[in-house]
Amino acid sequence: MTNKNENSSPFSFNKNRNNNNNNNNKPKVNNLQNKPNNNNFNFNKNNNKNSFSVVPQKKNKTESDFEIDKIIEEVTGGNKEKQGKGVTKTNVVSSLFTSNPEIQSYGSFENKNRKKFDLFETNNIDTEKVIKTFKDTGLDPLLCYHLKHKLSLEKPTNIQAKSIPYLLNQTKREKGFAIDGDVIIQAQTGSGKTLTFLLPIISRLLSIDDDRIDRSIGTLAIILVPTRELAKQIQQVMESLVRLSGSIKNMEEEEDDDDDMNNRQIKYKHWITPGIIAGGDKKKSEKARLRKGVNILVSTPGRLLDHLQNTNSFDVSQLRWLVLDEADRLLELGFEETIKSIIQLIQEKAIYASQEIISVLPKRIQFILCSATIAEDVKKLAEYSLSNPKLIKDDSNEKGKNQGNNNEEDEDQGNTMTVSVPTQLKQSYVVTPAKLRLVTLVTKLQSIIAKSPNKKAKVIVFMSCSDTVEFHYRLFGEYNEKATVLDDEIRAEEKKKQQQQKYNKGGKNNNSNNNNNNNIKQQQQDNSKDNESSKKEKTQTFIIGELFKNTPIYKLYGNLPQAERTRIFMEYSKTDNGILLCTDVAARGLDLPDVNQIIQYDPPCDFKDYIHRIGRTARIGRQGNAILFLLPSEIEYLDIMKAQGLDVEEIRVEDSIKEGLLPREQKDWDYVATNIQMKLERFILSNSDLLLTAKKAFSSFVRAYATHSSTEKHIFHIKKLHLGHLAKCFALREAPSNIKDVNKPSNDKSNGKGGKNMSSKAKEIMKQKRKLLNVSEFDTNTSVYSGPNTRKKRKTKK
Ligand SMILES: Nc1ncnc2c1ncn2[C@@H]1O[C@H](COP(=O)(O)OP(=O)(O)OP(=O)(O)O)[C@@H](O)[C@H]1O
Repeated sequence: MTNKNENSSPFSFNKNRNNNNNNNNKPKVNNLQNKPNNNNFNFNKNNNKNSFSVVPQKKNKTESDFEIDKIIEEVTGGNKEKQGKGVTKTNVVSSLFTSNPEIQSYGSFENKNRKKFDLFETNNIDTEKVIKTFKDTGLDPLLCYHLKHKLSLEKPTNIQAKSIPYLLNQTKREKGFAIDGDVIIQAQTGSGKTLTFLLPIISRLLSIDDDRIDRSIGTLAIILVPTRELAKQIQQVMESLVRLSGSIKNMEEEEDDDDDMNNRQIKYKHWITPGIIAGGDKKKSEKARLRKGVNILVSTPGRLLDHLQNTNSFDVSQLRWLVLDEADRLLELGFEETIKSIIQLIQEKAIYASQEIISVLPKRIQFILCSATIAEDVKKLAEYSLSNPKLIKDDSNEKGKNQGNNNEEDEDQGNTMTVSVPTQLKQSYVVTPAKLRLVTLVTKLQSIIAKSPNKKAKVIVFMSCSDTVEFHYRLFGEYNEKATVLDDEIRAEEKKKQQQQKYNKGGKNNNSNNNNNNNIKQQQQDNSKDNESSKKEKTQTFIIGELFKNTPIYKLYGNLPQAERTRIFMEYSKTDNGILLCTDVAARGLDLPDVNQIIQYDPPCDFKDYIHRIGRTARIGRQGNAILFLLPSEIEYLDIMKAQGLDVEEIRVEDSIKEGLLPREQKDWDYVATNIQMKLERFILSNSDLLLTAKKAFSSFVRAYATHSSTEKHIFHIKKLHLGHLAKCFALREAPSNIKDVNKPSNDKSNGKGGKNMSSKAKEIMKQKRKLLNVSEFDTNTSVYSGPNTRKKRKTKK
């Protein structure tokens, strides 16, 4: 039995195990009787990064997404012998340390020109006056008081100090030419971009001095965001900004020596009503809210377009601002058409009849586009009716890369992609062979928890698709040590019981070769029952398992039911302890307080998302860590990171795994790693439902791998995946045989012969749709593992 006093991971060796095997502190794996041959697991310190290749590839061969199935077939079927080395069809467990590709060290790299960047440093600001406080920006004094005394925000960040005066447009309004040009705001993640655009809007609404205006004036500002979580978050910020009553009272009572304030008769504009329509809610109640009047509205594109087209009482005739937060994401294919239709409709519906009444507002719809990664899209934005857009950037740490481009001209053109990463964010990477990935993740999480104060850690793990998130959530949450322990005593007892039962039924034991599975299968029923009862607890937002002891595990992906999604997001926002497993639905904009570690278990499909993912930590000047997992075949990705001027530290996989083990285990780290893997595999085998989830996850992972952007295709190519080794990431002993039987989007079927007749743009749209299916808001069915039914269908087709 397991020694319960063992003060370590559930995977620790039990040296006192009482059974007949003399060598029982070693994992009992058929072909692991001997110590793994470390020579196969080679860390080559020479820096010749171009020389390695895991699976020989024909370079430069490009194929459309429609050929993925063909490739999968080739990789799984045709080349089974070649690809499947190290994985057999029997229950023999292959070693984690044989047949791995050689890992060459790329080393750590840093950008020597990178300068320390102060978020609040305001001396180099391109404004007419020195800005040290919110008041200096020209914001309404009441709002400034509220920010300081109620929201504890002392001074503006660099990007706020730079943008707010421009967006208030005060000087020009005073001089009588209040033309509000469009604005593009680019600043690093966690630098306060939300307040950058919200504060001037609210301030200008507060300055309307006309009693005839009430909420029935309709929607004056729309903020478009790519996800519902981000919409919810912005709505909360808006609510906190317009809840001014307390501030008014205090401000009136305070004997302030500030003349401006004392002389000002404070009027609270009760009519300013923020609101949200972001799908997932009943349309009827959204319509009712719109009818009453929502003055500042935050919305996701699909739902906004729907209301613009179908809700007569949705009044945008006076609209003055359209903000695209995470603009580059919103302008990607997939959202693009919706955004174009929205712009067209609001421009059609705009009437500025009451212009004189609200003269303090922009004379026409002002577009404000925001993101940490937007510059490269600026040219494209011309298509979106932008008039003479002004690009405002923070003076980030990227001077090394773009030395000398800090002048107005370049800013206005803004055609270069510069990444802006918080200086205090510590980035690292680990190159791990596919077979060791799962163990590396588990030990990494364990070491993070162990090192955190009071063993409380807030970690986000990014994965490529919903099915892989679901699989890991269940594996980590449901893992049960008992299901993996096969002590001789228990085994003998259970065997006796089974034989008894079979003889009683007059049955025959056909599985005499499979000792382990007899025990495991017997536990399947119990586990399945447990699972059913756990599924019933639908209100549960997290799961706590044996694996990470007191650390709750959360999951977030697009096709979770909306109510569950919102609950999870809200709960995880509040907690100071938890592992969030998620897709890129959580990559953009979310301001989850105190996240101290980001793990990119699967690299993002687009480099921009690398920046946004790591940006969930180290926000507003705080410390944070981010680690990227790469396969040996993906090492070229580091060239891209290096070229962007990032500072990244190399962590060797051996060191990473050891960090998660007890000191006494570290000497035998390879055995411990194998033991961990073996137990996870046994656990999966003990639970038929989870086994199916693992297979689904495997298949979806392979399909998601094919959605990497074309510029990175040579690095992340499905042909480079060793599917036999990859199975280990899903605690499977071999690659599922039917992964090519996938549920395809219906359009795929119509072009089943490879979509030869499709234009390249149509192909790109399809690709983006697939990408969205895997990771986004609109993720309705990411399941690409068809399961037994489809398998049957395909057989009959033949
Ligand atoms: N002037 C300020 N002083 C202190 N904290 C601030 C200030 N402005 C904003 N913040 C806080 O900083 C955090 C990050 O802000 P926000 O979410 O707007 O960042 P962002 O730049 O939009 O990030 P991302 O690019 O990830 O969307 C929030 O918690 C916000 O309340």
